[in-house]
Amino acid sequence: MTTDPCAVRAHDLGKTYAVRGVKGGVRALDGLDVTVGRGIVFGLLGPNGAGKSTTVKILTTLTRPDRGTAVIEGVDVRRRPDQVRRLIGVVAQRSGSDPRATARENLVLQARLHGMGRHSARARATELLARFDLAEVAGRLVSTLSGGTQRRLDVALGLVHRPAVLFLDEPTTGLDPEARAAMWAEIRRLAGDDGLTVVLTTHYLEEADRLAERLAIVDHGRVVAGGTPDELKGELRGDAVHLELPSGTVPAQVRAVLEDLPPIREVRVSGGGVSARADNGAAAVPAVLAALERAGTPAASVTVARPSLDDVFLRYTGRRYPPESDPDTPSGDGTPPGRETPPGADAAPGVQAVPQPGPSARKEAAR
Ligand SMILES: Nc1ncnc2c1ncn2[C@@H]1O[C@H](COP(=O)(O)OP(=O)(O)OP(=O)(O)O)[C@@H](O)[C@H]1O
Repeated sequence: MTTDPCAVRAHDLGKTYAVRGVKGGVRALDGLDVTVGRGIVFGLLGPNGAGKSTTVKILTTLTRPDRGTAVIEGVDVRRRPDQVRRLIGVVAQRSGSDPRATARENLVLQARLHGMGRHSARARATELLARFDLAEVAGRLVSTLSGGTQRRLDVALGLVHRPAVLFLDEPTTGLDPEARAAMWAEIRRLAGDDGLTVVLTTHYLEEADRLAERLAIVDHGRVVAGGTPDELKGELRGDAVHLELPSGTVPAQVRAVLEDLPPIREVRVSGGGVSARADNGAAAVPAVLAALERAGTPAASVTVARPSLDDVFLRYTGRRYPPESDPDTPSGDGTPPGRETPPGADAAPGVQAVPQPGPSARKEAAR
């Protein structure tokens, strides 16, 4: 254990993937800095392709950065990857459980792979089955469990060896709202009750807002904003005012009209509409509507809202947060077009993302 109050420190991480047909490759990280205090849920938030998974792969020793440094609990990921692997648990985007084995068998096998004896492995599995409300389904094949239950098992698998830092990559993608809320409660409990440091990547704004004590917004391979969700939103003085425009209206004309109105500031064209800020949004609306009527460019609708993380993203990147992709569609799984190597294919020598032994090895280990 280190005297460093931070569980994770990464400085100036850079990573470019070599991709056939793309000159110079695809730059995934471009000077990313991140610091995570111990015992909190920390969110890495960003749209698809922002660089979140690459950051996690570096921090979990599955790939090497081209430049920069990263330490987990004071241990350098490049110099001491074996030591780092004992300190961390990883729940990847795709489940690491074996669908043809039961929940209990998966846990026992994982414990055995971490070097526990048969008795300890069985005891740890029983403990985790109870802890994650999985005791009732312990004897069922994973393939027969609901998505939310499988995800809870994935988290339990990541905790078998009692890591200090748990990495959760998009833990609720594909879950229905009820299962998502249950997973949020579970994650909060891990940091709150168990004192674990949880590093969570997500492209859901709401998830980051509700769950993360602190977060970093990642875009184009860099952190563009960081702090608690309230701090980030609090930096945006006043209300967000958003105008939807009828088809045919030129947003730049509307922007010009708004820029001349004293209560309105930070006017931006975004997503076919126009967004701005005002100290008192509701009070500013009549003046906005009247000015647009006079200019012959009426709005289709005006909404006033307290600042959201979407507004924070807009402020730091100059564009709206992209709409959430459907995790069930093939293009929404984060696989980039033109990707030449599967995730983890460039892993550091000796690193296995998920061990996949055959059925006999599984049964033997689970015995
Ligand atoms: N193995 C790879 N080969 C080539 N390019 C890759 C590879 N992995 C990631 N990339 C590219 O690097 C960039 C960052 O990807 P990364 O997966 O880190 O982003 P992300 O924020 O995790 O996205 P998502 O939310 O979709 O998982 C993207 O442009 C992606 O296309």
